[in-house]
Amino acid sequence: MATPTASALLHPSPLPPPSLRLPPRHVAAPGVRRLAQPLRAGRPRLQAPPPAPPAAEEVAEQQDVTPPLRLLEPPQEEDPFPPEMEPADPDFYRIGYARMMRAYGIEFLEGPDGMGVYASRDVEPLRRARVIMEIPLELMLTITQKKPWMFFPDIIPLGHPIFDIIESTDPEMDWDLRLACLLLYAFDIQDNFWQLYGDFLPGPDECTSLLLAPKEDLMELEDEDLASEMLKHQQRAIDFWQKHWDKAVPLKLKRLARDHERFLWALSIVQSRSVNLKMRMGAFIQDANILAPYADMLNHSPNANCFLHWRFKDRMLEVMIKAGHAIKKGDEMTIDYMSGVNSKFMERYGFSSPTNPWELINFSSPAKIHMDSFLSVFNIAGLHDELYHNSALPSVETNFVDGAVVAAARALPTWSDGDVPAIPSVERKSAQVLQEECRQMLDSFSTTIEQDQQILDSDVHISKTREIAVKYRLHRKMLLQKIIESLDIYQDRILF
Ligand SMILES: C[S@@+](CC[C@H](N)C(=O)[O-])C[C@H]1O[C@@H](n2cnc3c(N)ncnc32)[C@H](O)[C@@H]1O
Repeated sequence: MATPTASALLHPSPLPPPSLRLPPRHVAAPGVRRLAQPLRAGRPRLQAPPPAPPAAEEVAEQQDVTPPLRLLEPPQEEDPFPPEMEPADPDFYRIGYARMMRAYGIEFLEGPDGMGVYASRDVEPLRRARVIMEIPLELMLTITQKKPWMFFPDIIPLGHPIFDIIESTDPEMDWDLRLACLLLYAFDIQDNFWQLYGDFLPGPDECTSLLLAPKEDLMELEDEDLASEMLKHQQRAIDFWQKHWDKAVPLKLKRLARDHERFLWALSIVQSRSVNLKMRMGAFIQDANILAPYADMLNHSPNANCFLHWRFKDRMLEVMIKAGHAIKKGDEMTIDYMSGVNSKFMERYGFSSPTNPWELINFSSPAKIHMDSFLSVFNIAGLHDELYHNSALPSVETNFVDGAVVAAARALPTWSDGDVPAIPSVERKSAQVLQEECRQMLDSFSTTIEQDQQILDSDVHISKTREIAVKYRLHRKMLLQKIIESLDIYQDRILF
């Protein structure tokens, strides 16, 4: 008889056991991520994994959305992906398909931002959202945010010390520590899906999280606040590990995280890959932190073409293409992780972007430019917090306006006074003062844009965390440079 689990006693689980399991293979020892072998010379296409998936129409009948794309791709002639992108090992699909995960019209490829999800066919823009992935609840690791806390699947046996450790945490503040404990426990259970999936997660050397960064790499950020924030996060994780593991503990607990590095790695995985979702289960609506395999391979974009949706009736997490979005074969499928400044992305996910529309620069000079004039030069509209670029209107310079110009519109000090127009000479002066402040900020860095680029291009053995730290300061400088250029264009356009 199966061991009763602690959560089952607290909250009788309404879930049936997973219906299909693969035979045990090995215990996950994340470290080297598995990609298809050999590396592509004529990339192998997505192979037909067992068992046969349901017909697209059958799936459509179960849900009120447009039928999903065909499950398996016919062999294609031209390859829309650059040769440096590598396909995932066929086992990556197989272990999920055997457990009812479904993917439609997409491929998982190792690209410039690690593994990502890419369209394997064109999709016409549709009036309704279209499903590209379905992930059953049984495959996800889930912990609710509020008490009484619950977790799914119900895997922890009553009396296991990890239960008490999770129980000792604060559900709202310590969601990441809790999920990391559950993940480490899942890795340790014979036959658990996460033992197999662990092979496809980034190992400690590939993970971009700053939780894994040595102090020297944090110094490369040239952002004292972010560096000291990350040192605090690291210390919190080490303290937690020391409190629960660094003493005489039963082997069944010890082996989950023999050293604090293992715990820090699990925490990095949780922080950078989990999502927060409202899940409806029976009468309950739960605010849950979840690790959803396969969906956790979606990279971020502020202009994401996909979103996540909880399908209540059969407890599936769906990844859907947004209504009205045209997709071309080879396009990356993305979701929007959050709207935040680069330092927030670095804190949680370990990446930044030179075109993050939410990035902020704090100007100290009293100079201001006329808000509406600046916005109209670049076809930017919307309320101040939700500025967006209207690319349908003829633009100043092809491709010049991107997220960085939207960020400039939000960050630059502006004035607005009813219908009072801007006076060109005053505007020009203000723009020049602001440009000068940008130059001073650029000068305050210890390296230039070119030197950073040189470091990234020349050091092939650079560690992941050093690379992202150098990119972070580079992205800041690229934004400052772009603001200077935007103000040049602004002066040209407003004055003549
Ligand atoms: C949810 S995972 C996505 C899958 C991931 N690329 C992988 O290789 O497993 C989040 C991680 O992907 C990377 N990532 C996601 N979006 C990115 C972006 N827009 N730019 C750079 N890296 C990104 C970061 O390393 C981040 O921590």
